[in-house]
Amino acid sequence: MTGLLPRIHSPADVRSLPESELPRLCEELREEIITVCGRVGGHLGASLGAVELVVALHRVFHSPQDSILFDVGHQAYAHKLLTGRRERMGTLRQAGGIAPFLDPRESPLDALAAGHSCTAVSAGLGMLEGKRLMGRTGHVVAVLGDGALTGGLSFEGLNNAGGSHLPLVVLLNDNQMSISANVGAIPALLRTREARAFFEGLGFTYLGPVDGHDLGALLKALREARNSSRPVVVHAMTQKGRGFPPAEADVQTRGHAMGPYEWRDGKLVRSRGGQRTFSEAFAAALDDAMAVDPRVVVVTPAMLEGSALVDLKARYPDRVHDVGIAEQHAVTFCAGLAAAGARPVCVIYSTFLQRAFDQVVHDVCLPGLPVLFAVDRAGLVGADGATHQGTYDLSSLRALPGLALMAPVVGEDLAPLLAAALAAPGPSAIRFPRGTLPGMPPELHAAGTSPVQGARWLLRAAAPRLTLVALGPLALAALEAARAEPGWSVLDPRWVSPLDEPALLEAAACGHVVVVEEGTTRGGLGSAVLELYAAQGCSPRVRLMGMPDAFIPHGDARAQRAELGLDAAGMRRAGRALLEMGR
Ligand SMILES: Cc1ncc(C[n+]2csc(CCOP(=O)(O)OP(=O)(O)O)c2C)c(N)n1
Ligand SMILES: CC(=O)[C@@H](O)[C@H](O)COP(=O)(O)O
Ligand SMILES: [Mg+2]
Repeated sequence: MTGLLPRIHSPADVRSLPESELPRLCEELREEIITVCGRVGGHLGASLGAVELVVALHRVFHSPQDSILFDVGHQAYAHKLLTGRRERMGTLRQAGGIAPFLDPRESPLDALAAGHSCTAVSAGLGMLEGKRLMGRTGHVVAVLGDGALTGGLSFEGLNNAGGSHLPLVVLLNDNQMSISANVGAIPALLRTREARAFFEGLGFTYLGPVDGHDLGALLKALREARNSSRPVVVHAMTQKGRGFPPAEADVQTRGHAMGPYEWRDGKLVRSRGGQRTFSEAFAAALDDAMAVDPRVVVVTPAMLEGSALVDLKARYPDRVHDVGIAEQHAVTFCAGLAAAGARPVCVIYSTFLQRAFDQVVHDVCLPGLPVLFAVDRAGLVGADGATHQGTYDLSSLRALPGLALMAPVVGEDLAPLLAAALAAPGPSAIRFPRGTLPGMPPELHAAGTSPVQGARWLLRAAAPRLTLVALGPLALAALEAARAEPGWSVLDPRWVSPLDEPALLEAAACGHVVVVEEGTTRGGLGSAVLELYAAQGCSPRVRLMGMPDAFIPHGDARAQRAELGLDAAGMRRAGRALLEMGR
C-alpha cells in the first residue's frame, strides 16, 4: 500500500482526502518527522504534538488566502511536509536546506517569519487589520503554545485583539510544556475552569478545552471559530512528543529538540559527543559561587535546559528562577533583586537578550545596578540559523555606560571572570558561545587566567609586524595563525568594555592590527579599537573581521566560521593581505 504523503503537495490535497483518511495521514506525518529528526536532529517534540492541529488547520482554512501563523515555528514540521517541502526535509537545518523555522521566503504558505516566541498574536492581528485595509478577504489564525502565554508580548497582542473585536482565531496548543515544564500562574490557570472566564474576560469567545489529537473535535471547533465574527480562542490540549516513546518518556523536555539519533537493537542511541559545553562550565562556576555567596541568585527566561541550569535548579530551588519566556521581565526582575542587595545573574541567550534591551539600559545600567548578564550562545549558533545567531550583543552592550563586558577564551577563564563580575559594583556581562570547551593551549597556561583585569598577550613576536586582537575562543585560532607567521603577535582583549587602552595602543605599535570577533563588525570590538586609535591619533593599518552586515542563515557553525575567515587560515589570509597593502 503506497502512502498518502507522497500524494500531498499542498493543503488543497489535504482537503481533497476523505475525512476517514486523516488519521492515517497523521500517522505518516509522525513517521516522517521521527525519521527526519533521527537523521538530522531538530525540534521533534513540539512538531509531533502538533500533527493533528496542522492537519485540521489545513482542512478548515485555505492558506495562503487564509493566513496561519505559527508562533516560533518549531512545531510546524507537519506543515512543512504538507506544503511541498517533503522531498527536501532531509536537508532540514543544514546549509542551503529547509529552514529550521518558518519563513515566507521559503514558502508562501508560511505566513509568519519567526524563531522567537510570542509574536503570533500581534502579527496575526496586524495581518487581519492589514487585509481589511487593503480590501482583502481571508481569515487569520495565530497558533501559539502555552509557553507563549508566559510572555508579555502575547498579552499585548491579546489585549489589543480582544478590544478590537476583529475575528482573529487563536489556536492555543496547550501541552503543559515550554522547553521545560511550563511555569507560573497563567499556565496553571489554563488547567482550570477559570480558563474560559479568563479568555472571555479578555473579549474572546472561548472554545474548549478540546482534545488536540481528536481530529473530529478539532475540526468542529476550528469550523466554529472560522465562522465567528469576533475574536476566538480554541484551547486544544496536546501531548508534546506524542507517538515517539523516548520523547513521551523524556520528563525534562518531551523531546523538545533532539540531535540525530538511531535505533540499535530496539534502543535509541543519541550521539551527544560527551564533551563539556561552555554553558555547563558556566553553570559549574555559578554553583561554586552560590555555595560561598548566599546573595547570588540565577534567573533564566525559560532556558533552564539549554543553559545547563537543570541541576543547579535542583540544588538551589529557591535561588534559581525560571521566569518563563519573559526576557524583559527577567532583566527587570534582576534589577529588583539587585536593588534589594542580591547578586543576580541573568543567564540569557544573546539572541533573546535583544528583546530586553531597554530593560538592560533603563532598569539596570541607568541606576548602575550590579546585575550580571551571562550571555550564552554568543556568536554563530549553527542549525537554528538567522533568528538565533548571537550577533548583536557586543555592539549593543558595548554602547552602555558603566557596563563591563568580558569574554572567556577557554572554560578555565569562566570562574575568574565570574568572580570579577560578582565583585563589581555595577552591571557586567560575560559572553560565551554555543558549543564545547576548547583545550587550553600552552600559551594560555603561560599567560594565566587571573588576575582578570585588562588584556592578555598570548603571543608576543620579538620583531612584531602584526597583531591579531581576537576575542573569546577566536583567540585560539589566532594563536594557530600567528604561530605560523613570523612577527605576528596575539592579544586577547578579554574586556570589550572598558577596553584595555594601553595594551591596544601597544598592539598598534607594529603598524598592522587585525581585530577578530564573533559578532557584527558594525559597532563591535573592532569599532571600539578604531575609536580608540582615532581618539589617540594613532593610525596603524587595521582590518576588522567578524560577522558581516547580513543575516547569516542556518548551517554548520564551523563551516560558516571558515567561510567568514574566522579560522586560522582566514586570519592568516587577512593578515597577509593587510601586510601586502603596506608594501
Ligand atoms: C523570545 C524567545 N525566548 C525563548 C525562546 C526559546 N524557546 C523556543 S520554543 C520555547 C518553548 C515554547 O513553548 P510553547 O510556546 O508552549 O511551545 P511548545 O514547544 O510547547 O510547543 C522556548 C522557550 C524563543 N524561541 N524565543
Ligand atoms: C526553538 C528555540 O528557540 C529553541 O528550542 C532553540 O532552538 C534552542 O537552541 P539550543 O539548541 O542552542 O539550546
Ligand atoms: Mg507548550
